Amino acid sequence: MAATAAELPIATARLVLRRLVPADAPAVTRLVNDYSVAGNLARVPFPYREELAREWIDSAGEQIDSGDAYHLAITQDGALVGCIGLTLKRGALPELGYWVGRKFWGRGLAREAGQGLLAWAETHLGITEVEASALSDNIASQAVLKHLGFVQEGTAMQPFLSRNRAMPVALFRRARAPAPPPKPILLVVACALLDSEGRILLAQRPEGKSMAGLWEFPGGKLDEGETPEAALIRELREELGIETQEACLSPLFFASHSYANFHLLMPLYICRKWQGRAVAREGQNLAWVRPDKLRDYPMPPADVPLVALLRDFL
Ligand SMILES: Nc1nc2c([nH]c(=O)n2[C@@H]2O[C@H](COP(=O)(O)OP(=O)(O)OP(=O)(O)O)[C@@H](O)[C@H]2O)c(=O)[nH]1
Repeated sequence: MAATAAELPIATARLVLRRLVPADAPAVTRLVNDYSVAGNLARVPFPYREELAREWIDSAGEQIDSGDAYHLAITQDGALVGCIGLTLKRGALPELGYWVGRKFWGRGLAREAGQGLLAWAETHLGITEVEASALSDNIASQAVLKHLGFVQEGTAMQPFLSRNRAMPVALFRRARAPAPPPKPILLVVACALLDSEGRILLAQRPEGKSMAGLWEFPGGKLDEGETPEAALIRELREELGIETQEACLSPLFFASHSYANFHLLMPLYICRKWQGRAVAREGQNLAWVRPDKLRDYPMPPADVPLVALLRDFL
């Protein structure tokens, strides 16, 4: 049995989509043996007999077990109101098909069932692209497909058993949801200044900035054309009034973290030698912190792995 069959039935706000059972044959026959339903379906003859319903229900069960197709009963309050299915095809996109009994039309049931089945297929089968077709004059079915995110891609002639002839159909396709736009990568350099007592300098982000109140390593963004080392020397001068040289900066760790609007890439240097006394030149609070106390200072999420590494390293 396909693993996914175990994930059935599918429940939506009003409906339960479940495996068809032999006892459904009379209800399926009653609802499909109606030209307003059968006439819209390519693969059922009209008139439609219960024997065909029984055969179809058997084969639907086998197909679920083999993972070839998922044809399910649409039920509301325990009663069968229609059927919906996804047929997996080699070398082609999976195909969505459905019908709803005439007396249940106009209630948005096909749409709700479609949403449930497509979401289920995405979660359990990894299916995101699906095709479907509807008779060119079946505006209601086309509206359902459009509501489900399908876009019409063309037209074709398709044989309809129920009509004993080929009919024009509109071909639809539901594409994968567009990938979110890539986030810009922001390169920020930061420094763990280590004093003679083994303490690290943290600076508190001032009010009015993003992540205000959190403690961070001194540093900042690179200016155009600047090397990371030159940027760090400049930032330490601007923020803390200290002077250091490239030879005193050693690359240590780096942070790579996705914030909502950008992806931060932040090399962290260590510096043990500088001239001058660090003072807050931009109104920020400063704290010299022993590595085992770093956890007491809330830091931006990007810094959390760095703190663990620093505690182990120092
Ligand atoms: N300097 C520093 N920045 C950090 C750390 N962790 C971290 O997520 N960041 C993020 O990296 C960016 C640093 O840029 P920045 O310091 O040049 O700029 P800012 O946000 O203070 O604003 P600004 O451009 O107005 O000066 C900020 O988005 C900041 O939140 C850290 O430990 N040190």
